Amino acid sequence: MSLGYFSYPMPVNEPVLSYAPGSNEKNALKKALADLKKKELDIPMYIGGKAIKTGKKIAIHPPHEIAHTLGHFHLGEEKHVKQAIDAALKAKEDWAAMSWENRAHIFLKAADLLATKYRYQMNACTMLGQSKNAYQAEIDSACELIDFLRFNVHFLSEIYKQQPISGPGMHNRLEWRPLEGFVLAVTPFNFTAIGGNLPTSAAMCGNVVVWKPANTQIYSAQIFMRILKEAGLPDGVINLIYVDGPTLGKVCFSHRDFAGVHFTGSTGVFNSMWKTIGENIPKYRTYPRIVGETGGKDFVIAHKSADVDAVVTALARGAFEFQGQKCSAASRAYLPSNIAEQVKTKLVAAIQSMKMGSVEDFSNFINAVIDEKAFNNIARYIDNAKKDKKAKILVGGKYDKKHGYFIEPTVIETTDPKYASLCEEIFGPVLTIYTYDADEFEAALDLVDSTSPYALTGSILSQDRAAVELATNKLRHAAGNFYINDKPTGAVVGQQPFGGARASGTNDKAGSMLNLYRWLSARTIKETFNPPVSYGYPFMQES
Ligand SMILES: NC(=O)c1ccc[n+]([C@@H]2O[C@H](COP(=O)([O-])OP(=O)(O)OC[C@H]3O[C@@H](n4cnc5c(N)ncnc54)[C@H](O)[C@@H]3O)[C@@H](O)[C@H]2O)c1
Ligand SMILES: N[C@@H](CCC=O)C(=O)O
Repeated sequence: MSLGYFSYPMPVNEPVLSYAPGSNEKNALKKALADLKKKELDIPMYIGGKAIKTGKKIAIHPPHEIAHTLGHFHLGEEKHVKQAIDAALKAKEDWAAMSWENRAHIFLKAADLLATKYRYQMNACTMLGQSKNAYQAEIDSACELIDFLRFNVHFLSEIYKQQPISGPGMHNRLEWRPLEGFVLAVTPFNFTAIGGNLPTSAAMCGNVVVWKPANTQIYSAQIFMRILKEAGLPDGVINLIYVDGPTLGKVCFSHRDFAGVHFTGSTGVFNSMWKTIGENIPKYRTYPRIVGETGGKDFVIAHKSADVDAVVTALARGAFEFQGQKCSAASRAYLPSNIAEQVKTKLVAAIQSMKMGSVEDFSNFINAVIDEKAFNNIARYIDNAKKDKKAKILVGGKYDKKHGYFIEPTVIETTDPKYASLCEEIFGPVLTIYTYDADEFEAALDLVDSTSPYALTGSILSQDRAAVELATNKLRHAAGNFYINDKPTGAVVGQQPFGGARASGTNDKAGSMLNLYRWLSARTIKETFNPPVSYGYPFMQES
């Protein structure tokens, strides 16, 4: 029961801590890293609030130090997917009936726990488990996840306020119901914040959720689950399971109560999910919501008027932060012939100054890529470029997996505007450069628009306003997040709602009101105060 309209104003973004030398936060984070390194965690699944251990233990190693074991997670099987769905459906009625303010406060409390008590432990888990440096972990597993929780509470409050008008003698209202059934959240390795946001955004709306993270993100996912429990999330509202993708899909996508999937990951996996769901439509109680944010082949195009240092920085940070493993990472650059040589020279120098190694040494800008499969895939693109006459390696190109999955930040230059590494998502520290005739800017924009099937992020760097306008118009559908004089990464919740279209997903803009609508199913209720008591129209009283 709610006895008032309670207010959840727009929050401010969580401040990003600097981890400067000698700072309290740096000391606290170093301690959290050391503490985690001293123990091996035994990580259960969480089904109906219970910790489930199957005994099938899978080891977790830091990608940058594969000889070290951080702990083990307990692998589940088909019966655990069924148990998770049953636990979710059992929790559904009470959760959906809970007043909004009580639901909201669980997520606001989780945000506060994350911002204070668990901040360093969470960042340390992300650093060790996903090989993210301190700054990248801070903007992901602390700030972005805290922002997702706080801003979504505000956005949902604004949605609940949206109501229709009422004519005389009646009242109309919209009830923002949760979906009928359970929501499946399937999350990627690269952002702890995305892992936390996909299940909680749906749950906040009154839904119950089965959450399956990538195996390579379980080390940080488990701590978020423990935070939610400590914040008071009732048992069964979010059920965290570790199973392989096909097993998950087999059970969830053939279940009558499957109400929607909240996915972030590769385009291929999303396409296969969509196909299976389509084939199973007659089995479901209701049409499921299918929300997926998928791959990218994100561009930077510089105009001949661009500031050289701004282009170099946009590329160095945009392409290589977190080893290029952001769906938003710059992976193709189009340089005008008048400044191309200057940009390349400065970019090579910047990259040569980047240190690579363990996350425990805070001076390392580059750490390891996530696992051996990713390492081998990225190395294949580099090897092909080494062999190919149409390409050459400008800088980097070496890789080594003896101690960890290390790949040097690499720039490929090609003379072929349709070269494979300009078209395909690599998801690693590889940037491909193509130089265009500085006087053919409009043709270069057409090339950017037509080279890859993706449309996630992109940047234009220019000091010429007409060129900015032309690029903004011609590239309207080439990116869901378009940046002017900036790198194409680093969207902030509440500031740059995030997502792309074409092969990059359904563009439901994580961290915005648009996303939350997908987890709600409105019911319109009209109440008439003085109902008519005869069926005739006034004109029928005379012939
Ligand atoms: N657009 C965005 O907002 C965004 C954000 C982050 C990552 N990404 C994309 O994610 C990808 C990298 O992440 P990843 O390597 O974890 O992606 P992935 O597609 O390999 O895995 C994503 C999730 O899907 C699961 N999965 C894999 N196969 C499955 C199957 N057959 N059925 C059901 N689930 C299955 C994985 O276990 C994981 O939990 C890149 O393509 C990147 O561009 C996109
Ligand atoms: N929101 C992040 C990207 C998330 C995808 O991996 C950014 O804007 O860089």
